[in-house]
Amino acid sequence: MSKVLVSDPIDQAGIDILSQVAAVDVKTGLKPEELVEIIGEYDALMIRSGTRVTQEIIEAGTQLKIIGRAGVGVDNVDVPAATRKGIVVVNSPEGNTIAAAEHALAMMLSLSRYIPDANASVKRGEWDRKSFIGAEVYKKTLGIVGLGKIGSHVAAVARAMGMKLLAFDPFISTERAEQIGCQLVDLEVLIQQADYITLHIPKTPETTHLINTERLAKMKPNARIINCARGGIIDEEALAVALREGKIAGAALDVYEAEPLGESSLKSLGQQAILTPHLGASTTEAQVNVAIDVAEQIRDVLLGLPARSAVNIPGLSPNVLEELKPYMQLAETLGKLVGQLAGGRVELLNVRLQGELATNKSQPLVVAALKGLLYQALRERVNYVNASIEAKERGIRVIETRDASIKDYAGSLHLEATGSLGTHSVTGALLGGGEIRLTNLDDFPINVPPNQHMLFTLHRDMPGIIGKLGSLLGSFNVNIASMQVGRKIIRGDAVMVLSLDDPLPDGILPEIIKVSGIRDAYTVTL
Ligand SMILES: NC(=O)c1ccc[n+]([C@@H]2O[C@H](COP(=O)([O-])OP(=O)(O)OC[C@H]3O[C@@H](n4cnc5c(N)ncnc54)[C@H](O)[C@@H]3O)[C@@H](O)[C@H]2O)c1
Ligand SMILES: O=C(O)[C@H](O)COP(=O)(O)O
Repeated sequence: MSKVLVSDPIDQAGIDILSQVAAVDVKTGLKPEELVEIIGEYDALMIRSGTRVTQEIIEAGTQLKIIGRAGVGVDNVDVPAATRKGIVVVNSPEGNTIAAAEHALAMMLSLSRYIPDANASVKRGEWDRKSFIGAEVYKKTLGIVGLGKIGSHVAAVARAMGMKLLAFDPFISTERAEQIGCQLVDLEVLIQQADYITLHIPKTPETTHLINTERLAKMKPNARIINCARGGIIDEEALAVALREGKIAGAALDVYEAEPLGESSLKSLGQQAILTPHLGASTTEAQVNVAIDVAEQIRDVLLGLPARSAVNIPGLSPNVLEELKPYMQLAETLGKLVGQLAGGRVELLNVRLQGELATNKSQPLVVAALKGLLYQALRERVNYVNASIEAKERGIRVIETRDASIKDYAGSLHLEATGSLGTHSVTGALLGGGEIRLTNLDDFPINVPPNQHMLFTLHRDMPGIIGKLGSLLGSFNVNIASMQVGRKIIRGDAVMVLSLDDPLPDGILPEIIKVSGIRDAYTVTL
């Protein structure tokens, strides 16, 4: 059974899903060296922002297949190191969007009305109504930096509160910004005109210290800034100075350059600063969402299926993925089969996407076919993340074609591989119930389900040959589960496809080829 380590607190709903397919250990608060020591036992690691998954941890995770981040930001994971090792990294891009947006809005209103300090004063026994004269957000200008999922929701709510919206996001169109009710402007214009600035961007080399001494100096003296995105986008030291000197009116931070926040001049500031301990995603609803979203992906990957929100493989929208999921298994099975028929060193793989699969959306099926093809060489080390890189490094040329006119089945896949045993081809489709059928082998029509142990022969269609082969297998104690002959003409060339209950013992293939009429024989393990 697979093993999953959960190293940050996640909702029980996620643990329940993981437990369907794996033994789950929840061990939070591990030191990095403790994690390095135990990670080798686990097939999957589920985290939030509390665990730093460094290269050292990834190297020690010799069984790791997937790292699941129950949240959005994967800046605490060394994603390139995971990709090099073929480990899928998944996240939950939307599970905590509303929670984070509402936290930013709560911060904006709290800053405006001094709610945290007013609350503390009442609890101290005071009744001070003069020290907490706030400001209204109505008709004020909100500058949103980053108009993605969270930024857009903040915009929608702020607009309803009567705010004027400016946005800076170099990656979205003016039309999209207008749809959301924002005027797209340069960062410098936003900085100078906004009464409130809220950050909703990832932390990248370009966004690190985006808000620095110079930009703080250009803000309005009544400006208030909110960072519920990532620590380090604001230079914390510069911010503390700007607040202390009254260059801006307030700041609310949920995220910090180093977490947990240690010694910091921000802590000695008064009511103009609000600090929360990375609570943006901390709602019951968001924690259930992200735990389910990521646990389902871990479960799928452990079952050999693709993940819907992998950050290090080409993204698939959930709709496309839902349509393709059954075909991924077909593509992988055909890849495994044709790879073994063609022999170890495959140089060329032709993948033809047929019928309704003949669309651009089906490209992941080519990756799945490669994964199957490389399985014999790489076993569990090959996956959807590294299959294309591994194929390229092995010099396997991949040709992808589409033919919508082939309509024997709704959608079918034809794979042809050239390797050390020559060129072989196989076609497969799905039946109504989603079962896989092999429908053609080396241009001979067949109709068989795949089986773990299979034997294929090329022979002359003539009386007695099936009996002879049956006796030979019987003498080696191999039980035949099913057998089918595919031929184009009576008494011409034909293929025999046998599903076996046991693997073929060593040394039997040369004996099979000696049977009169059999030209070649191949054994395959799926
Ligand atoms: N505090 C929390 O607990 C919490 C919770 C959820 C998300 N987050 C963080 O919030 C941030 C936003 O998340 P999201 O889900 O909205 O992401 P998103 O990917 O939907 O949106 C990010 C937006 O930033 C824009 N962007 C990228 N680089 C930029 C740059 N240099 N200047 C301006 N815009 C830029 C992108 O075009 C995109 O529109 C992320 O950093 C995420 O990690 C924090
Ligand atoms: O990127 C995120 O999803 C947020 O920062 C939430 O982090 P958390 O899961 O540690 O609360």
